[in-house]
Amino acid sequence: MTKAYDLARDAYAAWGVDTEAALAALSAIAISVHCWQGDDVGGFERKSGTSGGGIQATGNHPGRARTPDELRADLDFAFSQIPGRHRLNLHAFYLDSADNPDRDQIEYRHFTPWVDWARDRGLGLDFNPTFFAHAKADDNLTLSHPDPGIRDFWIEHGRRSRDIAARIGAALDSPCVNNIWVPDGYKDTPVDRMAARQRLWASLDAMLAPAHDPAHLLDAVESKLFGIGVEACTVGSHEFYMGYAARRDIALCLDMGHFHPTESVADKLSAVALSISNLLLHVSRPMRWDSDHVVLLNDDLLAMAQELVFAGLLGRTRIGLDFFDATISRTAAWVTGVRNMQKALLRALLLPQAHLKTAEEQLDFTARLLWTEEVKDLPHGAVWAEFCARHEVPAGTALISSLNAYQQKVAARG
Ligand SMILES: C[C@H](O)[C@H](O)[C@@H](O)C(=O)CO
Ligand SMILES: [Mn+2]
Repeated sequence: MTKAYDLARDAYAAWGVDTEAALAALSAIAISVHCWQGDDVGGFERKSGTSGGGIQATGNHPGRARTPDELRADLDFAFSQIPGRHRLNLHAFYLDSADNPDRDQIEYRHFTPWVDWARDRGLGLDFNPTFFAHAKADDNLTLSHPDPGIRDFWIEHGRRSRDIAARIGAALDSPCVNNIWVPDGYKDTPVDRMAARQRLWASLDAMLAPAHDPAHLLDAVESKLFGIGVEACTVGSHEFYMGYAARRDIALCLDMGHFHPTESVADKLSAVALSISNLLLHVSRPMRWDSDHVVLLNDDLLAMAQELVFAGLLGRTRIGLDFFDATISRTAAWVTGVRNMQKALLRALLLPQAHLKTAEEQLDFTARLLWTEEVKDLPHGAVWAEFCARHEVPAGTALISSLNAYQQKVAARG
């Protein structure tokens, strides 16, 4: 224990905050780290083409992972720089197999190297069907396509993905989130939104029909406001999935980049949590649009963490990340993003919650304001440094040197 932490612990104690309790709570929070930051959302199917679906990684920084082995090596490094034990969020098109099955042919065996890798490291795995980067998604319509043959293809992909996710959850003895995001939408104004939404609803019902053990699988659906090429209408809008998740009692995924830029996603948590049992977050940083920048320790992230803690939602919210920046070191992007999420959670856990809530209940908004502002001066950095030291990961300039050294090692990749 450092002298700086000793002083910080006393400073927080004077405000009625127990830093040891905050550190213990933070240790228990697993972040689901998205595999797709490591290779610019390329995946490992043997085909060429871009991701499509209205999402785009831009940049050409050296060091992109080209194979599952390279991606796992990068993840091993990234996890070694992140305090605590976390999860990996895998997309279906990151299969690791000598076979090259089409999406409607994927099986659990195509993913077992990932499961073995995760088991060896004590990591959990989450999963996502991949409804983009495929010829049958070129119309930007998949589960809501008017052609029943195309819908059936994607329903089969979705069913297989759920089956794979459930087997992953069983193998690792940890419920695997299977998050469904489809890019479906229209570039220009459609004339029959209802028909498209009815088709999506029916396809989801067909996909979700097979029952799985909730101890192994947690189904989630992710809404979106708009994407590139689907500016006029997104079939799976927020209202659509909010209703669907509530009706079917499955998890709702809120992606911080999937709303109007002036909306606060933090504000939505408590509202949504009253009718939805389980939440999934895609923590991201939109800039003008769903640009998926690396998350910063900014007001949006601090507000999100505070809502999770103050609304008591940590127990029923899975925290995942969703960004992909190809202009910087991909491993540094992961490490910075996860650590920022953790720092935001720590800052929230270090707030004098009971005191602030009492002030608000008593309509003492002056006290609420003063306490909120004054505690910003407390030495949260020393508590974070202690957390890193206890988990034996570097911080500060040592972290920067370590990230640079790894980036230099992978820069020579073609
Ligand atoms: C690759 C992910 O599935 C994707 O980013 C999705 O979650 C999303 O947010 C699309 O905009
Ligand atoms: Mn997302």
